[in-house]
Amino acid sequence: MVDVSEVTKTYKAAGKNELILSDISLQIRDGEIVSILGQSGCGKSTLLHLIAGFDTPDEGSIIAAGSEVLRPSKRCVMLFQNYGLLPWRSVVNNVELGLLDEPPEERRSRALSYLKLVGLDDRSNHFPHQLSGGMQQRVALARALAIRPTIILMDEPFAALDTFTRYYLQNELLSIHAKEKTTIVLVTHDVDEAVFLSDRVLIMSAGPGQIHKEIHIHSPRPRDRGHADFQYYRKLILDEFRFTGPQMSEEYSI
Ligand SMILES: Nc1ncnc2c1ncn2[C@@H]1O[C@H](COP(=O)(O)OP(=O)(O)OP(=O)(O)O)[C@@H](O)[C@H]1O
Repeated sequence: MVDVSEVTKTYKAAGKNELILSDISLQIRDGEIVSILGQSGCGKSTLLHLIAGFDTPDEGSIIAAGSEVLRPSKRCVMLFQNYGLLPWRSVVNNVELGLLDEPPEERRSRALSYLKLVGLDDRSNHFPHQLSGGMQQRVALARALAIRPTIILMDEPFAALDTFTRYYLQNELLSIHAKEKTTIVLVTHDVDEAVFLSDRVLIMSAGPGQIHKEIHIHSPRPRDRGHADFQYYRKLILDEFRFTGPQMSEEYSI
């Protein structure tokens, strides 16, 4: 579903070229949930933006949903941490934003059905400021799903939310994924979130960004955060960042 092949990306800042991503290759299968973890500044968002078509690689190629990524496409949509809702449009009008090519009746009924899917059909006429942060992110999720993309890219989608709202939305995302089977690629700083959601976790190293390790999460769903399996994968990932284990004196920020 996603095939990133030998991708390199350099950015110019303060008159200097900086190699951000070097020789990144990865494949993501149809319906998979894959998380990308890595320390701050290692290039996770850059990689996601390239897959979304917001920018192009210097070298290498990216194929998503069957065609080469040269520009943004409705088959591959991005969900941001700050929801990206338009404050002057009602909830249902925000969800309809991605459906402007559809006839008005189809637009409205599809928007309402995805609002129902995220449990917000009773708030369709509210405005974003009348909703909690968790609800606003659910509206953003409904808007992304209503487009019926093949791939959803998520850049720290739940990072701005409190712990319990985050847990709630992670559960909700998995139940929606079980119905819709959309391929999900998620950038996160939250190791628990990565273990809870993912089929596979890709750990990036920095300077320049590269895929350092791939960890398959084999636990069946629903996953219990207190179960030994969960702790096993959590430790496996944290060990990669040296938060646990013998090299604790090294300071890492993820
Ligand atoms: N448009 C740009 N122009 C110049 N440099 C950029 C641009 N976008 C990103 N960078 C640089 O690329 C590097 C990687 O940034 P990126 O946002 O991809 O990292 P990240 O791993 O997502 O970080 P974080 O976890 O803090 O969000 C950083 O050094 C950043 O300053």
